[in-house]
Amino acid sequence: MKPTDIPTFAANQLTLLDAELKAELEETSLLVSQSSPTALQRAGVAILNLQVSSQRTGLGGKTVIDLELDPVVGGGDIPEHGIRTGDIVSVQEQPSGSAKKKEKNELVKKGADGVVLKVSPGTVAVALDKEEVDVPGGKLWLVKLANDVTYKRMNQTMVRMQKLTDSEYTPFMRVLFGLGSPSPLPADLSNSDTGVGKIEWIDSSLNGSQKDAIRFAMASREIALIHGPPGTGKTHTLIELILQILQRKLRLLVCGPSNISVDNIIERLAPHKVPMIRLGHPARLLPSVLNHSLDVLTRTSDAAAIVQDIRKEMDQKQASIRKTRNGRERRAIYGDLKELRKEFRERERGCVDNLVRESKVVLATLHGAGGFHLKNQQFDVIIIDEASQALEAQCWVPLLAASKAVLAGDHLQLPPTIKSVNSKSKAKVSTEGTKFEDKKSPGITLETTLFDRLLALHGEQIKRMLTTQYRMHEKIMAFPSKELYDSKLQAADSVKTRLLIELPYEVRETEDTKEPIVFYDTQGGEFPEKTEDEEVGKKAGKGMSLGESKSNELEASLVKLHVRNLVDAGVKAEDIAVVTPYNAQLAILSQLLKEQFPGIELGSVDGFQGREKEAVIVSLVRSNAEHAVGFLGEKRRLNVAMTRPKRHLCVIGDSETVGRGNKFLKRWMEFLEENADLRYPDPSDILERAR
Ligand SMILES: Nc1ncnc2c1ncn2[C@@H]1O[C@H](COP(=O)(O)OP(=O)(O)OP(=O)(O)O)[C@@H](O)[C@H]1O
Repeated sequence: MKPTDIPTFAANQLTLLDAELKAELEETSLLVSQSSPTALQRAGVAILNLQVSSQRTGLGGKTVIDLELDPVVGGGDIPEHGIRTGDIVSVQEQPSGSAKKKEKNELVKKGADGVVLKVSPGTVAVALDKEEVDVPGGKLWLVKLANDVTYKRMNQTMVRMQKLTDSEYTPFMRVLFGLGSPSPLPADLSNSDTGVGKIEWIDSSLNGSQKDAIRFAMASREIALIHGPPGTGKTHTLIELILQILQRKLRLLVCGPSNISVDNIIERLAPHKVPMIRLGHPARLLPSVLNHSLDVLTRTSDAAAIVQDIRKEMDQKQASIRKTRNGRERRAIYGDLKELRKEFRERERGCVDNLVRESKVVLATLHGAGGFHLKNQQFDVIIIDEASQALEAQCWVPLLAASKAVLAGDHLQLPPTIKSVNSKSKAKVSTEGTKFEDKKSPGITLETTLFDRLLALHGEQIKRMLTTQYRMHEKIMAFPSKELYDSKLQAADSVKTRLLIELPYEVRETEDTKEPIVFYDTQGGEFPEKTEDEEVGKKAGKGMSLGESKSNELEASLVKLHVRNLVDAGVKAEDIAVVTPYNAQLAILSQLLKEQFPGIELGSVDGFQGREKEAVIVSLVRSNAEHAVGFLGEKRRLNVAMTRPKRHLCVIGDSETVGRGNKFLKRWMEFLEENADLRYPDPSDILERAR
């Protein structure tokens, strides 16, 4: 075990994060600065011809404006757009159609930035960031901006970490960087003197590996990893762990990389009547979770009344601004508003502090945990769900103040998506636990998650794996289990033999519906791949550049034929998903399938992580004489693709190309040849039949 030098680590992360932010900003600002508003609207990232229909005081004393279509252009519903709740946008005066590029760029800097609160067919509500904003009058447009909040929090955290001196390192940090070892645990964790003692399980359905993982997580002093392969009940296990920790009167912070990962836990904790608080912008929370949100609690709890009075007064002032066009009067009202806001914030902060201090469980996204609400707050345990999907710097936002952490995840599925080339792994850190080589050049990239790094540092002793999976037919599970999970996965009795014909509605028995795995082997060079440029995106109505991507039209037709067969046998389109690693293929599939099978779900493999469906068709696309497989070669991506289905997996691909990609792919092709219902499709009339 080689320790990692903390300042070097932090400096390295800062460089990598900087490159990543640049790459992300470039992507958006290139689009914004080089395109006209009309082109941006077509790309789904802008809405034109808007006006303010109302203005009020929202959360945190912020100004909220409702935007609707200008009656001059006919009013009514806003045309189709890609602006969603939670997006960061800028509201600006709309340049006239003839505005030159330079003027347009200047406009990008003007206007008011904010977060989209609500999107309905006729309006978009935006909570503005700055307090003293004079919302531009006249015709407005709204454009989506890149979100750099997450980066700011990560940067602040890494800068703090870089400045810490040796004496300031907590025992927890020491263990996480290999400067100390995890405290040893007794062999028998149920021993009440040295372990956690006897546990009264709240959920009686927990299986052995889940109970072991909970015992282990409770007993460990600094760090515990709960490794949850697909469908093994990782969240299920965390819920019990949270309840057990609470019974022991400890205080908990629960985080995840995305809002959905956090909300998922709240929804499952709610039936247990746990008093909890969710931090975060209400615009980004699931409606079912809002009752626990700090913002709502500051309005509904007893302590909130005192904040309400002032909110009313601010609303009245806001309304009067809109009534006057006289500059002096407006300035005077803004002056009053400024004072009121100060008062509002003070009262609100007092109310918030009390609420947070009194709650035993606080939930937030990783970067959300870096806000002022949690300053100086202490927690006994920090739990991070989906930790293998989070950047390490993101994890340190809450962890810098931690004394013990439990991380749940699966490092054998895909890590977080990285845009900057330099930050991508050249696979120096094996996902199966190779040691780092050198502390000066630790080989840590942005893709190396904390989960990966800790496994490489401390090995299996800090981890427990969940081994019973509740999703896949045992045949579907067999290959990933053998290849990636040391053959340790077992299919629960309730799922291990289930097929499409046993769905709870009528499905006819056909050669497809009685098979757990079907493989269409397109070998022979008659299903060639094609390199696509952005044109495909345009055809699919997205108008966005896809860059260079691959597609395979004949394979797409084969997908359609298979979907049709399943649907004809009675399988509902809603129970079928098609996944493919390539965006260009996704665009073709969308054109081919969406209209005829509206309920079907199409997605990239990366986007489908965490999801499941009764039947999943995987289109592998690659078929070329060079046997190039591109990013199909990433086994974590294939693992995600092949572990989404419950009852039926259909793989479409060229075994000659794919099988020569690497050893893992070769073994997968061999496995399919031996275990799947193997078919060699005839390319001659496929296009015709798929019409
Ligand atoms: N001990 C158990 N007994 C019966 N069913 C279980 C058990 N544990 C988990 N499940 C079921 O398995 C499914 C997956 O559970 P959960 O959503 O917690 O998994 P997960 O591991 O978090 O998911 P993912 O695979 O997306 O990471 C759920 O339907 C859950 O009810």
